[in-house]
Amino acid sequence: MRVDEIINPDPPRLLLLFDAEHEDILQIAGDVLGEPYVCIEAIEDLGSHVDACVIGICNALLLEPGLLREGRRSIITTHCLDVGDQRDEALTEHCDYEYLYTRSPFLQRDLARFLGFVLGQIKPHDDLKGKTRTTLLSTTFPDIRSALPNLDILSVGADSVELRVDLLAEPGQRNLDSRPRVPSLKYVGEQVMVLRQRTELPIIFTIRCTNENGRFPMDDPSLSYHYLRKALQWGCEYLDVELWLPQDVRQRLSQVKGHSKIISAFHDFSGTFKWTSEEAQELFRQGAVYGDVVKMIALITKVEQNYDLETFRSGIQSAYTHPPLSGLNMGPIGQLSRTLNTVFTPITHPLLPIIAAPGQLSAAEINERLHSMSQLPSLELLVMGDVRTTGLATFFEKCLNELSLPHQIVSAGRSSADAISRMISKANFGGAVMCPPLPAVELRESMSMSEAATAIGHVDTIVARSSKGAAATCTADNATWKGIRATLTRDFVPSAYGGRPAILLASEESYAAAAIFALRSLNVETIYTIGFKARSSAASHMQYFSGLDDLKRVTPPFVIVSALPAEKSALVTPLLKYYGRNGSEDPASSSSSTHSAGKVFLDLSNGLKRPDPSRPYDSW
Ligand SMILES: O=C1C[C@@](O)(C(=O)O)C[C@@H](O)[C@@H]1O
Repeated sequence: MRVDEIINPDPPRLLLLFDAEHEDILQIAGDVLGEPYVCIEAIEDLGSHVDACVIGICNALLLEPGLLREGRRSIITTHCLDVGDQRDEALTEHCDYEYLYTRSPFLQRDLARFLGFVLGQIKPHDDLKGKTRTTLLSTTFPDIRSALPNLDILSVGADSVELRVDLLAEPGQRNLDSRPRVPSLKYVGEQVMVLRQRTELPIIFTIRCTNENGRFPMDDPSLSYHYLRKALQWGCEYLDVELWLPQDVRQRLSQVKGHSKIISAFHDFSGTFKWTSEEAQELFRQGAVYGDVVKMIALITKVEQNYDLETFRSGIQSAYTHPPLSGLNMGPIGQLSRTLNTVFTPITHPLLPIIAAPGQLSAAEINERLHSMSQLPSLELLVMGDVRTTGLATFFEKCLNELSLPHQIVSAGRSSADAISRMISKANFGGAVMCPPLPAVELRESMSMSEAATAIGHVDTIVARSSKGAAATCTADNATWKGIRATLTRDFVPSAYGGRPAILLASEESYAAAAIFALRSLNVETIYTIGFKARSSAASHMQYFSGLDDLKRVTPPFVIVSALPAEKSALVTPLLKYYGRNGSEDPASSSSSTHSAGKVFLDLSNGLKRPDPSRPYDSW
């Protein structure tokens, strides 16, 4: 990301509806957005608060829902499902979104994800478009809650999680008879909520129909529309929209899709589908009309049909730059195509109750096959530095094992530019991480440098892109700032930081450089520094604080970041006390982020901290 690639600067304009006794969701939304909110008593008062970013009103006071639209705001109805379900379909019809929540786990984090996405500030599709291969985990549980204990392990190697809504079954309806039953919207909404609370991966909402190996009925397309429209209201990142649905249904969905993306889906089970036919071309063109991704899948009986698909794929790729094609063959013979497909390849996992389609493979199986076909060479991944304390090498080993990746971890005790220069000339060099990072100047001669690494002046990652047989093309990068940004935006949407002051503590500028880059990517206003004077190119956005008097002169910051070393981390305590709000911070833990009333404190120190004698160590 470029530091000048600033998120949508327009402040949000929201109207939030809540159930009686759940007004506190308004305050949590205000915190997440970093904006003040107004609560009104009658919908007619909307016009009196045109400048307010967030306006709330209790559902019980909504006598005329038809007036909701008059405020020209995004309308989000919210329902807490902890006690007494007060969902009201008729009212939700008048809303853009429906946010379903429970108080635990992590309500603020969940709301930040939801609002960040529906406001267009978090764009998972943009991230996935940049990857060379993407996958979707096809979950097949009747109740997604059964997946939760294993969800982390199930989703290793997955870029998205597909909720097969047609395979869901409400407890009372299971095994009554073999007739397909559509799970109720109440049940499905809850399932989406539970899944979203437990995974950071984007959710694909799929109602696979009976003709295409699913259970969703086909006799009433308006029912399909209704379910898919609800998925948009629930903030699902992707909708699987089958191509057989009437054109007006697909068109209407695309008109109301907001920031969600549509995967146009076509399955052929006849066994006679021809990838070489004009029909196949036409199906792609039709899917491309409303699809951000076009998925075409056929059951095959002859191995040649895989070769035909590859010819089709490369023809489509050279004729159209958009949308990407996810093309697969089903059945055991089609597994070759599941290996070669690179866009949203469906994957299964041994811990899933059933496979979602004939011939589906796990991520590990796909990697093994790619390796045996010489499409995935064994690489050496260099981990430099104190790998035992950081646990990095062990973590990488576990991921490699879980995904059956053929790579080797090579550990080196110390980060050194010489060792890197030796490694990068090898044809099997797969990249490196170093902890602590190396000064960028030491690597500038040997490889290209990302904008972040140049600005921060430190390299902690080397990205290697291999080009068959030859030595890989390497780019020196800095990933630390991404981690800082991700932590800062876990409980707050990115725009919450925009135009707000920040305080940054460090004993020298170089230790704070990644945090400066992250804060600037969030468009913070001035960064006040304590402990160092900025001299880098970012200095024009920074001001040095020499004492308490300086603090008194400026608006309280939205965020304080401490890049002090662990043994000095207690030095931040007086500052936190000065801004003296409630909150708690465990000085013995490693990096942590706490917040109170919309303010954030991020401690980047690593390792055991010296406790402050004046405990309790209260954050602000
Ligand atoms: O469309 C697809 C692909 C799929 O049918 C497969 O063949 O793996 C599995 C489905 O769950 C998914 O929606």
